[in-house]
Amino acid sequence: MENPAINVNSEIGKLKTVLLKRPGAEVENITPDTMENLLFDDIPYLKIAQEEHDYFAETLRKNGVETLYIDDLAVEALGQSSEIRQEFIKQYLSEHGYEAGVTHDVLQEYLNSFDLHDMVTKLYSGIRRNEIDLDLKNETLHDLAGSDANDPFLLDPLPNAYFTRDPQASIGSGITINHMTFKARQPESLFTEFVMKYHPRFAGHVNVWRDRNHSTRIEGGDELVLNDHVLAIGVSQRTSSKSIEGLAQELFTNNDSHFDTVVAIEIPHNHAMMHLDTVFTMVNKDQFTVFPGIMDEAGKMNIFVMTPDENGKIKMEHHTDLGETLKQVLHLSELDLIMTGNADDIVAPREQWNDGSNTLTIAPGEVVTYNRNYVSNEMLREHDILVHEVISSELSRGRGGPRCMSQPLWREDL
Ligand SMILES: NC(=O)NCCC[C@H](N)C(=O)O
Repeated sequence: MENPAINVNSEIGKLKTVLLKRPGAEVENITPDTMENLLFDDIPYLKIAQEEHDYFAETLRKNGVETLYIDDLAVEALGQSSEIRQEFIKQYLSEHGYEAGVTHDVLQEYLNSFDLHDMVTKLYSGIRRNEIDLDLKNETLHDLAGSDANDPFLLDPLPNAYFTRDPQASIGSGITINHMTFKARQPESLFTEFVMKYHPRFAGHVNVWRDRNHSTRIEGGDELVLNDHVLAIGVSQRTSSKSIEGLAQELFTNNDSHFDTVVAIEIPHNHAMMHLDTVFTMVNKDQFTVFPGIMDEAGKMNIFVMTPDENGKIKMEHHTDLGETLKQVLHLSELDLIMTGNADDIVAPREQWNDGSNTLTIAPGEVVTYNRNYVSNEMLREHDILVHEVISSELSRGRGGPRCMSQPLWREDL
């Protein structure tokens, strides 16, 4: 690939460009009734969440990182031609079950009544049934009165969009555009697809290793680039072993890929640790944060190391010791596993719940973390990591931290 627009060959190389989404009105469209389906445990106070997010973005910019916003990129991509905008609307509506018919037409017309920026903002925030001019569209009332008539939304809000790590994942000079697990998040990666396909900065400059038209699930919080040969991918609530095998197969055979090892790490399937990066992140060449709760009492877990065999098929080895496996695949003699919350029975799960293990590494040995996880932050400092703390009361209610809120697009090679 000539002039790639993405370059991510590690978790720790100096971060140069990152993709973000500032939380918007979508967060105010969470209610107690919809919270669980929308994957939230509480309703953040939007004004403060935005202030916190701006502080996070500013912290990155002060450290030399270019911040791009997915909604801005989407506006620019859809603005390339009116056909692209119509193609997007058609696809978006069809994925919500509106293939044709009165409701489809009303929504299409409504979306086209906005300028592009407002249309994109509206799609993230969701479209309420009562925003449509019902007098004018009398027939629609009946069309909409089906089994979902009690749902206040015709198009659901996307409050998880500020976790830009998950709908896609940068790997080397390419990306996976993810088929996400839950309906609440599936539309998010359609924005990525259109940005990668039509935005002048990305179109033709990105290898798509895996697109979103797969039936098996994968999310970026599970996809870690340990170095330019080795990936770690969580087998989790959000990522299936089938997707991992499919991605490994592609990376092992595609000439533009230099990856030859995929370490699949099984983690508990629950909401507190829905992705690998909520329990395990890389902070330096030989240093990782780990939540002790992912191992059994003997410190063991299920790990499968995938490599290509002579026939281009996948060879798999079963391991149970995380530290030893990492040393082997990364060719390290020593390894420093930094335990979240100092491995304390109460502190570790409390801080993990608020993403104490979810560090965003911006250079080797330099990270951004939530200030509320002060025990884990102290541990990092004791292990000579430079820690930039960001404010976190409201953002953390969505169960994601600095790594979840950022998708690196460019890191300096090590
Ligand atoms: N990489 C991550 O762990 N992202 C956090 C996603 C949180 C969001 N509420 C979700 O459940 O998908």
